[in-house]
Amino acid sequence: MSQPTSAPMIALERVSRWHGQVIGLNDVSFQLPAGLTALLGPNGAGKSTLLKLVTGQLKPHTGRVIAMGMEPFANPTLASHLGYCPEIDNFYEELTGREFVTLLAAMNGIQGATAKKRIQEVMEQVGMADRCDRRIGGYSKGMRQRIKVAQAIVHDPDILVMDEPLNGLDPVGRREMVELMQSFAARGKCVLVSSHILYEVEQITDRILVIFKGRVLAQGNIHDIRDQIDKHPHHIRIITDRPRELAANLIFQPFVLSARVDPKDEKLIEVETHQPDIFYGALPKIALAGNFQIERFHSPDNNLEAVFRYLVGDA
Ligand SMILES: Nc1ncnc2c1ncn2[C@@H]1O[C@H](COP(=O)(O)OP(=O)(O)OP(=O)(O)O)[C@@H](O)[C@H]1O
Repeated sequence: MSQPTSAPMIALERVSRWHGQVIGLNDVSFQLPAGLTALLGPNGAGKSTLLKLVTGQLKPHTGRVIAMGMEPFANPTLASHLGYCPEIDNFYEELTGREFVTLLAAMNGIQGATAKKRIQEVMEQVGMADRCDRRIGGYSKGMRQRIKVAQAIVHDPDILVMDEPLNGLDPVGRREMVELMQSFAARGKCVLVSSHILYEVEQITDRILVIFKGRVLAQGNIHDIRDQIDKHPHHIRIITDRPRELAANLIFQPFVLSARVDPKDEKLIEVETHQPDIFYGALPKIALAGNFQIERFHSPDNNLEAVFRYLVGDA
């Protein structure tokens, strides 16, 4: 998806923020124009800290945060231009979804008939029109997620910040939520969405900001960053009945760099490849043709931590 580019709507200039002794964000600088950007990083990377700084819930200890030309901390003028969908559920369980969103809309100055009309529109947008008059206490995780998004967009903000918004949604819900983010961005808004799942981010946008241990590691096009990741040899472990024969077969495949039987476990083969997608596609065919029993296979590299360690040069 190509996106509009324009003057920065969010800028961080050498921002650091500690939580007591722990560093949440460490000397971070970047600029974001309008459009949809994903903030990708493993658990504890500093995503929530960054999003709270952008939305003015935290004050930087050093450096400056600028959103739409203003500093967000304790800034009510800016608050009406910002929408925030938090990671945690912080609801009044006795209220209905509609009552909750009405309350938050009122805090942004939307009241009376305007509020009524707008809230109905928003409930339809997030797929809650038929359920928003039920008590939040009885909602599923996915319904709570949708109500969080409804309160974040009810005042049609210019900057929409969402902390792990796809958590708890089923595949249909995820698709609808991604479409909603994309349509927001297509209207010239700035949407910043955090996630710790690389393939999820690939389905949301091509523009990413990679964060790890409080630092921004990379910013740019996801395909360029994916290419860097793909240059890293990918390890796959296979448990099979005839490991020596299978390893001898695999080593002749053009997409395999190495295949060796583990000296400590004689049923285990360790494979290295630069093309894991091709490897996973070919393995069942190779097994069938050679009548190999594949008991199990997995990749120790499939977790994001390994990818991030590689990007920072620790791997
Ligand atoms: N209130 C707090 N008190 C102490 N440490 C904190 C606090 N909030 C965050 N941290 C620490 O700061 C670092 C960054 O946390 P942050 O929540 O920003 O990361 P994250 O990428 O959002 O992770 P997650 O997805 O697990 O929420 C972590 O080491 C975390 O333990």
